[in-house]
Amino acid sequence: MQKGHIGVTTENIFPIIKKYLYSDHEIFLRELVSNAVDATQKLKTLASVGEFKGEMGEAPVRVILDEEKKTITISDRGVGMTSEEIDKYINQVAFSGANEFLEKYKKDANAIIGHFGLGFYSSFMVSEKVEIITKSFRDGAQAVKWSCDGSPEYTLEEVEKADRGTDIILYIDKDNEQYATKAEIDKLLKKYCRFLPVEVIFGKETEWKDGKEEETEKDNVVNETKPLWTRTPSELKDEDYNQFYRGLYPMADEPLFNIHLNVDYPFNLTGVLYFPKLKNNVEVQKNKIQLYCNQVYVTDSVEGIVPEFLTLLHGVIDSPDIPLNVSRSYLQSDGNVKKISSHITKKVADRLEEIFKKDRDGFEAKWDDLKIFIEYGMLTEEKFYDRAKKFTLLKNTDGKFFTFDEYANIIKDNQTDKDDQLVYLYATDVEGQFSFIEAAKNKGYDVLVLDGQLDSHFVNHLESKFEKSRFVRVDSDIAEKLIPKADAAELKLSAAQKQDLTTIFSSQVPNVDKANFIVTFEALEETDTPVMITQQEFMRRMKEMSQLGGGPMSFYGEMPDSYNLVVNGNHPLVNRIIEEEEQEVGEKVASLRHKIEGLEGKRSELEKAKEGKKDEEIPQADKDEMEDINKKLTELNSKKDAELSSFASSNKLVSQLIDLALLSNNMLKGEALTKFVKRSIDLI
Ligand SMILES: Nc1ncnc2c1ncn2[C@@H]1O[C@H](COP(=O)(O)OP(=O)(O)OP(=O)(O)O)[C@@H](O)[C@H]1O
Repeated sequence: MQKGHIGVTTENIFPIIKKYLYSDHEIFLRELVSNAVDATQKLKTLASVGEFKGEMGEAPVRVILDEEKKTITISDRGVGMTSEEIDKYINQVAFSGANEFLEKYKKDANAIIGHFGLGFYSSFMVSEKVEIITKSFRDGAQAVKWSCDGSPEYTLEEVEKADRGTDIILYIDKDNEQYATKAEIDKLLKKYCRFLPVEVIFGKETEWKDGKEEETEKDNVVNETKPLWTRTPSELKDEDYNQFYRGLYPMADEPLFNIHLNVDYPFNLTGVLYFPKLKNNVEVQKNKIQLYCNQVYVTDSVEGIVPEFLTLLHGVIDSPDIPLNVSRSYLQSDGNVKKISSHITKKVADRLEEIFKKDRDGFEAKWDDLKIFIEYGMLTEEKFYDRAKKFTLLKNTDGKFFTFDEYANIIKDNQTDKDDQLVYLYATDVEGQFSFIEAAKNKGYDVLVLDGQLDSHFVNHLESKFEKSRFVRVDSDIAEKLIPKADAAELKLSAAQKQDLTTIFSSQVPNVDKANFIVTFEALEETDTPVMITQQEFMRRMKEMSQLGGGPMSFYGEMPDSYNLVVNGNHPLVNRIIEEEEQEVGEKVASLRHKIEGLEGKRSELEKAKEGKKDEEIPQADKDEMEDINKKLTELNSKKDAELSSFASSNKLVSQLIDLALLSNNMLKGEALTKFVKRSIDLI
């Protein structure tokens, strides 16, 4: 028997392995099973080139658990090793990896918490002793047994072994006994070995018999050796893709689309990505993309490898070229990884374009679900925007879909304003903004539906991309002014009438959601709505974005909503209110106004006299008079306001017009709604 000292320069690697790879203990099984798979595949390759002439036979990898002895054996019928090879690959070479590991560890402790490929030696994370019993495939090879108890000493001796291949026997230590259970091994094999290219067998299949689960004679194969992404797309049907998806994410709905990736230049990458059907909230995104390296599961945190927006997708990416055994920060700065990321972006865009061209109806049917991915992509990836602008759709309130170009063409004649800007009208709530949509349509305008989670950001983004264009929400102004075409017609109200109507209306607006209402006047047609409510586009958008994103915009989120109560000064009903006002309180108001105007005249004379003078130069008498006038003015004004508002509160027309405006804006709620109902009943 040969005894030796493993070639480690540092006293003892094992305590370090145990301590620092703590969080990743479970990867030992992945490492050993994939070594066994590699050894088997190597032999298959040798057989195919004629270097191995013996029988290949069945060569599955077996994982065998002895729960009593607390051992796990990983057994293969691959190339095996001679004692020289053990020396070279296990005693020496493996530790060049370990040395590298130590180097890294000295520099950056984080670099090792992650997946650092310790390969075979990761077995010591969970074992007090490890044995290798192996026999090379070469004719006449002598089987050997290597044994090591976690100290740098090992033994190597000749043994009898009937078959070629390698058995790795782990004597699981006390702290890690949970790994020596069937359930745990089942779990780990399912997680890491599910798609390995060589059959992996663990125990026997079971079946239900007489209400009990019983073992059958049949080997339990834990993996699918030819997973879908390794197969040729042309031989696969939609159902195959869907079935594979269900296997990966049993709880998810059917996906919308899949994208089969197959790249061999400038790097190797295969995989299948799915656009999932999202349930309302993007946050609830539990199913992640899984990353594989030659069919060995590595991780499901793919940030930095796939473009950010694609982390919303599901599926599998497999690449031997992604340096997996390094830390995340390294990955993110790696040039190869960046290339992969931009390549995936391109592929995804190409595939979407292809589907769009081939089956536009199908694409449109899925648009509502798909749109969030595409918008997110366009918002976050310039390159994706450039590709996606060809097939991104805009939907109008009639449920019709248009590409950007198609839509611009359709609206350009009727929706270009006097400054030659193209105005895109949109609604965020088709029901709630119904009356505005109707009003816009009556003017021959088209209205888009932009009611998605990201749409307020998206609208801003499009505005910055589209030339000479702006987006205007359909309720941000009266239809006549949504797209200003020529200078507005004149208003037939006098200044005094406007003043009185302002008081009349603002005194009657109920308190809705603490909103501010500012009364404004428009000269519209007699047939247009007498009173309506609009909200300024800019303010509203800022508020919406602050709710979504926070940041510098959050200031807007704090502000109360501010609306315009737009009074159509040319409407007969509005004129009727003026007539009734003049009849009922006209004299009183006129005489108050007369007094007010007189005092205001006086005040402005005094102010003129004050001009250019310092405070001490102004005679005290003037100051006193000014104070007196101001006091009187306040009194008279509030008298006038009181007259007008008492008129307004007894005038049914005023409250009805306000109610109707609130109602068509979906703003009648709570107490205001109850009052409205009562008043309507009174009318009947
Ligand atoms: N089951 C096995 N059969 C034959 N040779 C093996 C087996 N397991 C390990 N080896 C040999 O030992 C070497 C070292 O294995 P180890 O797992 O430490 O590193 P690796 O597989 O080369 O790289 P990685 O760090 O990616 O796992 C392998 O390259 C292989 O030559």
